[in-house]
Amino acid sequence: MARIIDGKALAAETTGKVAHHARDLSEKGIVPGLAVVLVGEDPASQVYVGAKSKRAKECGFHSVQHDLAADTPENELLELIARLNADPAIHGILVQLPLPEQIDPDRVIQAIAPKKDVDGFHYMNVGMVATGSAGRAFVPCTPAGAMLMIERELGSDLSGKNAVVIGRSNIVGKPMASLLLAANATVTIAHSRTGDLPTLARSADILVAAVGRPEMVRGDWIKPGATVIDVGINRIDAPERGEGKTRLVGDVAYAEAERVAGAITPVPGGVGPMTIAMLMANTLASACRAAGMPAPRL
Ligand SMILES: Nc1nc2c(c(=O)[nH]1)N[C@@H](CN(C=O)c1ccc(C(=O)N[C@@H](CCC(=O)O)C(=O)O)cc1)CN2
Repeated sequence: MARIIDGKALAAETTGKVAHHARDLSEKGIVPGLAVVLVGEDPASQVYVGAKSKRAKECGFHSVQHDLAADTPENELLELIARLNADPAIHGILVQLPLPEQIDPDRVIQAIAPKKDVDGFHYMNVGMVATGSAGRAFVPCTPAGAMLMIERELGSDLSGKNAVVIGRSNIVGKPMASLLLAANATVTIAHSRTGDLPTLARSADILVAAVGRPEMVRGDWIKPGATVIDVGINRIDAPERGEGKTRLVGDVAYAEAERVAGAITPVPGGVGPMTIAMLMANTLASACRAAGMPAPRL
């Protein structure tokens, strides 16, 4: 049976280290500040934003949350971002996605000052990660968390390892591939138009699934002993739990995969919790950089 890579435990450890460094910083008069912005009432987004604000307070950060109505015009959101860009008490700005349809997410993301873009979605940060300068950039939180899990499992030099990333999103698939490449893995990005995905997946020593399709990756797609990182969070019907009940599953058929893989992340409790932990790490790094200090290695 595969080792389970416990995202909850690693997230708690990482957040603990962030809180420790934040205490040291506050003794120097620097308090990391995080502003999270939610537009609308999407229930999942409300939960994630609430968790981010709460975790920031637990880390000892200055934490502010802006809840805007679902019909907020784009220019109002852009004005808020301009105010947060200019606020010296704020080191990190995050606008929760998805946004309502009257707002262009790209225009909003590009309006955030790159040095406060703790989500790592601004072109400047995307470019630095893509060119192998992740140390100076903000790495998007989900791939950063997945990478920390891989590092813990396999070490930081992935020379000789084949990595297959299934999914080519800007937020997960592409940055994940850049990070694996920077760690010397041989990387292939697969997607919906890839031919014979099971055979390609079976070549992977490291298999990252980020497609958003429940349990698409089956046990016989996995190379024995591979490290499997499941980024998918899919809510599916669970009639066995009662009428109208649902449950969360990843992009990997976990019960099949854990019999073949060497190590695997569960869903829930895998990559998901790491997303918020890495947001705290990015906010701490931003406060350190603003004070002319190097970001601590966590
Ligand atoms: N501005 C951003 N928007 C979104 C991001 C992001 O990184 N920045 N990512 C996702 C949502 N997300 C954080 O925002 C997120 C998703 C899931 C989890 C998590 O811990 N999931 C749990 C299960 C939670 C549940 O029961 O539903 C798990 O996997 O164990 C944390 C954060 C989209 N938007």
